[in-house]
Amino acid sequence: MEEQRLRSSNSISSAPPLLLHTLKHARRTAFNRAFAAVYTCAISALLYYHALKLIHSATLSSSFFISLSFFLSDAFLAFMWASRQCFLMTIVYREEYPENLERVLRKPDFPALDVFICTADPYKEPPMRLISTVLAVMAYEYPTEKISIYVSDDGGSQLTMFACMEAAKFATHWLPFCRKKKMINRSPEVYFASNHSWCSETEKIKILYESMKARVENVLERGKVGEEYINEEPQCRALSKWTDGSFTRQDHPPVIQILLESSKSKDTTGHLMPNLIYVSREKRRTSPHNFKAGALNVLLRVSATMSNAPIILTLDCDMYSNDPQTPLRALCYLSDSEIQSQLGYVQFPQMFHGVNKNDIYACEYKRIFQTNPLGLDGLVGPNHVGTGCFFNRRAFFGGPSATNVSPEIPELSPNHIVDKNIQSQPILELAHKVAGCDYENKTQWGFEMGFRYGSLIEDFYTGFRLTCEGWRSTFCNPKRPAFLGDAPICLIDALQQCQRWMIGGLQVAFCKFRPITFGVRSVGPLVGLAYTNYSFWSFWFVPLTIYAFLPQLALLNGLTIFPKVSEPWFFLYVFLFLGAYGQDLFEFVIEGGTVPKWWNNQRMWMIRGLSSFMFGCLEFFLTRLGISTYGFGLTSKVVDDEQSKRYDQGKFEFGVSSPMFVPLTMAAIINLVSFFMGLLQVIRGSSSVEGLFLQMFIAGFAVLNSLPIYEAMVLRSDKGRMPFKTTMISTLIALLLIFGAWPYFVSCLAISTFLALK
Ligand SMILES: O=c1ccn([C@@H]2O[C@H](COP(=O)(O)OP(=O)(O)O[C@H]3O[C@H](CO)[C@@H](O)[C@H](O)[C@H]3O)[C@@H](O)[C@H]2O)c(=O)[nH]1
Ligand SMILES: [Mn+2]
Repeated sequence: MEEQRLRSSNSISSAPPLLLHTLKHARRTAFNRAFAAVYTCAISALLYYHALKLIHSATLSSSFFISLSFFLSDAFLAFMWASRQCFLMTIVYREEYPENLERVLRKPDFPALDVFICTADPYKEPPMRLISTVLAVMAYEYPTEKISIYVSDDGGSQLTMFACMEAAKFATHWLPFCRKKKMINRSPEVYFASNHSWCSETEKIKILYESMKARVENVLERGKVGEEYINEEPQCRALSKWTDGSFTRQDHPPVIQILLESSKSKDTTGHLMPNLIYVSREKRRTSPHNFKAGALNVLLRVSATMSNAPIILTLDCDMYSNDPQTPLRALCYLSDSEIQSQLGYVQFPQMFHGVNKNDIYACEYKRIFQTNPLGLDGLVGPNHVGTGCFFNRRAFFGGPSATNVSPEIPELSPNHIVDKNIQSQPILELAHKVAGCDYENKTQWGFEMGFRYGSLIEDFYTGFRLTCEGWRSTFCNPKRPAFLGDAPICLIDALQQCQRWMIGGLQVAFCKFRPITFGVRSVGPLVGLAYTNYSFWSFWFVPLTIYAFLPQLALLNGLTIFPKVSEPWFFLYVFLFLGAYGQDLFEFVIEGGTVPKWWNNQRMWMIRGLSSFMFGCLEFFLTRLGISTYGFGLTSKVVDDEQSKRYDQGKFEFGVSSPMFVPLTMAAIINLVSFFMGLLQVIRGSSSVEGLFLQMFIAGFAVLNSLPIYEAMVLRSDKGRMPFKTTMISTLIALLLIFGAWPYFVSCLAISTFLALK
């Protein structure tokens, strides 16, 4: 089954053909396919069972509505299960051999590399984190003068620019230090926090680092750059663009500042440095800015005028490089002449540091970032995840075949060769022009060119469109994570991030290029359905809500709705449950997950179902009706000490009162009550275990999953406990539901939805 790819050498003709990368199919492929066939039969049987039930309850009674609800839920679950199989049919593992690279491509022939780093708010995304990311990339083991780093500051903040200036100065010491020590941790923040070797030189660098940190943090605290920190003329001129009053975050001219120039700037040992350019695009309240996709398109254009490197690495400000050899790994694919012409991007998995032992909020999203891409890689390549991705610049200008989309001016074309100095007047003028907020009007940017607009998950949508155009991608998943970023450490942040993704997914699901029709037509059913699966995620809220409330309310009313233990259909339910959960656990653990992490993962799926998925759907449809609008709520990367202590102990962080917590608290209460009432009925003998078993099992399972919620409601007194208000509201609505006061329930729901949206 092993397929190996040889690279034809084009630079050293006498050298033997050398291996740059290999590909191996997963051994469990046959098993996965066989299991899928068996499970499909079981699902068909279940749908048949539902159909029978529906036919038998011919009257429009409550049992008809209950049967219909389960039929619809299970049909949707079946669709999601089936489309998920697209990720499991063709799992492949790749390996690359960067040590062979230089034997087939001489160092001077390495392509230039443009790195895009996005940040948007110095108070939610600490500038020290940003510059650590910047410095780690500057210190890549790659010809330094070929690297250009563009920092996009959507916060338009002089604090961020100041931090970048400090980073430029510190880099003159940091880069030679990294080279000399050959260390692997090149983010100074991480390096100094880890156990590093001690010597007088390290000591000196550490002092420099600490004093830079003190200056940056002081400026941040004061909210402006004090006079005492500006001692050079260029700095003064650059910072003077922030004129009092007229320069605000949402309203300001473009600011482009060259902080280091690779042809001139030298480090303390006389080596050339990379280009470092600060870019804050023009913002006007009247022009839409398209969030991160808009920022990246500005960087695509600004970089085209200055360096126009054929390869682009995109990073979020918190995603620091954890391995200086990463670009070489990406080059193993991007310089392979056999696949090069079609290769749109090389995606690295998104991974995180500081996630607690059992990842209580399942923020690693192991399936999205680590396992599913392995399956897509065996088809056309992984989806794009926004960060840690090396792009072929040409991919942003139409498909890989000859029919390229050309930008409106030739200077932006990927074939354009920059022949002027980046500090020269014409280049700077053009760069400012293409960073203007009205520049994109009447152009193809965001539609046929660059990062695509129209979804809050611009990464997913852009990757999807590129794939449909014919671009292929590869998944590069080295043992040592290439990039590590911050994951949210409090529940509300995790849920809000997920809600944004859900809205983004629906925007893709219902756009002109929807995966289920356009995708299936362009790249075939497997890939089309895989993307559909992602874009439909939020609809999971329907079956999850039904299973969280209906069997329990039925139980409270003494109704039996599932097959009895003695009926053969009962075993179908058992098989379906154990099969789905078993397969899920197996896939999770075989890719390096642990059982407690998996447990938390399935718990968070239910929690998100009743919060992020539900509210995401609601917001999406309300916006469609013109009642609400979306924003890109940034995920905070700042941590409060107490919060982080609780997080490390594995305690759920509620703390703030939010409507998102209401449905899940209600579910926790109702499941608990119904489980005990069921137990009581059985003990009293008024109902048999036989009939209620499945309902009690579901309630019991939900109770087990809700333990942290009960704890947060009644046992805890710290700041992360469930707010009293949320507990009260949830209990009230739960009681209304339990006592069957439907009209009150509906009106309460309407009122709380209204309040939630205000
Ligand atoms: O108007 C904006 C909003 C965000 N960002 C940047 O976008 C990045 C991602 O924002 P974050 O708050 O960290 O969102 P996450 O949900 O953690 O990000 C994931 O989801 C995003 C799509 O929603 C992708 O863009 C990211 O790459 C992916 O890591 C950050 O660097 C921001 O600075 C901007 O540049 N401009
Ligand atoms: Mn992030």
